[in-house]
Amino acid sequence: MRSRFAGVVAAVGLAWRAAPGLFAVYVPLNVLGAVVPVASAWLVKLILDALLRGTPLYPLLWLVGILAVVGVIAGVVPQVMEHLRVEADRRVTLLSEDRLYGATERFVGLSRFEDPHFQDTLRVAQESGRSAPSNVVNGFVGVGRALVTIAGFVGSLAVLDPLITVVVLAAGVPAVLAERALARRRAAVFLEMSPSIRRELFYARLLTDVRAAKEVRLFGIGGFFRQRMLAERATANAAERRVDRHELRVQGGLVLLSSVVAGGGLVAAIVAASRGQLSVGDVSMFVAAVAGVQTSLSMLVGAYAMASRSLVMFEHYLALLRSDSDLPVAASPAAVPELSGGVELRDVWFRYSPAHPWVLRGVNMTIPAGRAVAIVGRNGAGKSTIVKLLCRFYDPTRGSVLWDGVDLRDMAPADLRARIGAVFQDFMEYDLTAAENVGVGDVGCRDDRPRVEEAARLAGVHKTLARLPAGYDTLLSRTFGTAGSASAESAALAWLTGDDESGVGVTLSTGQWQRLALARGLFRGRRDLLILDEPSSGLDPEAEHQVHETLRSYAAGTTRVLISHRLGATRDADHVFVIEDGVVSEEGSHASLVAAGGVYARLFALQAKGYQEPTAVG
Ligand SMILES: Nc1ncnc2c1ncn2[C@@H]1O[C@H](COP(=O)(O)OP(=O)(O)OP(=O)(O)O)[C@@H](O)[C@H]1O
Repeated sequence: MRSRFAGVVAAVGLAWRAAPGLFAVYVPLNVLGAVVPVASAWLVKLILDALLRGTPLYPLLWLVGILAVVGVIAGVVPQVMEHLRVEADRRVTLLSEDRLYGATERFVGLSRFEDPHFQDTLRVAQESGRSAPSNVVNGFVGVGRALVTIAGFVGSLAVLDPLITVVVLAAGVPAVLAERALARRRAAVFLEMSPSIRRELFYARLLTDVRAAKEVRLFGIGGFFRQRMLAERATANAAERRVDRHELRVQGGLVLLSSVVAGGGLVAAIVAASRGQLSVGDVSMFVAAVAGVQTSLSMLVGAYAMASRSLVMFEHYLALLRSDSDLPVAASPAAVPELSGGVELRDVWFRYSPAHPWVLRGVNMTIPAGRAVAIVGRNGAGKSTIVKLLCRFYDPTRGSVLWDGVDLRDMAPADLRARIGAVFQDFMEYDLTAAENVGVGDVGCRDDRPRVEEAARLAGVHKTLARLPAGYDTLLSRTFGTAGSASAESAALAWLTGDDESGVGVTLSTGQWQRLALARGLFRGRRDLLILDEPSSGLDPEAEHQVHETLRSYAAGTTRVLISHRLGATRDADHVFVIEDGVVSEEGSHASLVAAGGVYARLFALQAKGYQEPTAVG
């Protein structure tokens, strides 16, 4: 109950902060809108009674004039309110989305994003963040408005017949309770269906994703994915259908109840009028009051249902906003000094969660400042996991990672990351211009074109980018049209008629994208620690050679960690670590490891042999 109240306060606070002026007008207008029906019912009663009493025309015309003004207000107020509501909704959505996505940035690690439960909460929060705060506020304003109207009519009815007043009011109680239960049930089903809907979206995206298109067509698995997508939709539909049917039964019963009460009230009023206990004006007031209370009760129930349904959703939004960071952040973090000693993994044990197997089982590794270190090992040995621990995307389950002797957990993650440059194995291909794709490596300097071009040159991709249709300003995307292309409408028309040439997205080859990712890493400038996780896996041999030459001269003196399966690239490292079975199984210089004749020597010999073996022709 307390959390519900806190939810209402939070929604009102958010709405007020987003659009204070609008709400300052919107709420009083609702009160005005609420009293208008009561005022017109009274005016009609007074006019009818005055007519039957034979009141002179002049005072009667006054009443009619006031009734006309009330009628105009009744017509205009809802229009203005609707306009204000829509505008307020826009502003509230803007602020609530800003807060939501601001909150997701506060999760400094990666684990939350890999947690399916978190993904479900996120999806509900994304949906509710758009509309829930406005719906909660509008719902409760609607409830308040209905209550004001009901109070006005109940007061009027009570003057005429207290018993009928009690019956009409009592008939509203089950409706309120039933709608409350329905709202909860609908919200629960929505949450229960969340995983299904997420999977449905996943399959739907696969069917249209350009990256999946090749395999989907070659393997002929479109039908397979479509069936799965439809099965997920059918599951969600079945659950929603059950709720719809239940709602239909409950609401049907409520309508029946309110009709019986309204009919009963009318009969009672006519009987009383025939006995001379009520005037004609009283009967008209009676009819208007019964109808007004019924309408307001159903408005109240509807508004309450909307508010409480949105409140349940909004609580997920609030839970996400208020959830702690996924990694503990030191209250008074230590400064991150320029790396002078080195980075050390000390007896590091790591698994992704208690349900996952151990990946690292006591890794000890020192990366001395200013030296180049290579990490090699089989697929799945844990090399990229070490990179993620160095960037503090996760904390070691046991042991520690030390930066010049200071535990990474004692530092602010943003300060640490500001000292790190990286090219990840699963680098991003941003739907941005070529220049921006490089520039986001150091986002504050993204407009420094000479530096952008210099980084691209170092990564060997300058010529490719310069030759694009709009050079560095070319949008690299298949999702959005090219920069400066026609409007969406005319582009769609051109596509339909087959005349579409402008909307063809420009994109790069895998190796070119990889060079672009490298340029992004280099654009970051000389950071204290440069991490290169398979930076050249997609490059042709010549390009790979060039990249490693460039890195050797460009990054000389920078602390470097290189991960590569190509042992030709790692032979220049000052120190090589071999990871096997979760520990460092061998370490030393390339030459000493080859001489030792262990795993590294065997892998190196295998690769070298592969290059030397004569190719059988014919
Ligand atoms: N986010 C994750 N959640 C759970 N397990 C993971 C996650 N990322 C990696 N793993 C597991 O951790 C192990 C080590 O993965 P990692 O990516 O570090 O290996 P790697 O040595 O870099 O492999 P490769 O040479 O193939 O790139 C693998 O068994 C992998 O399945």
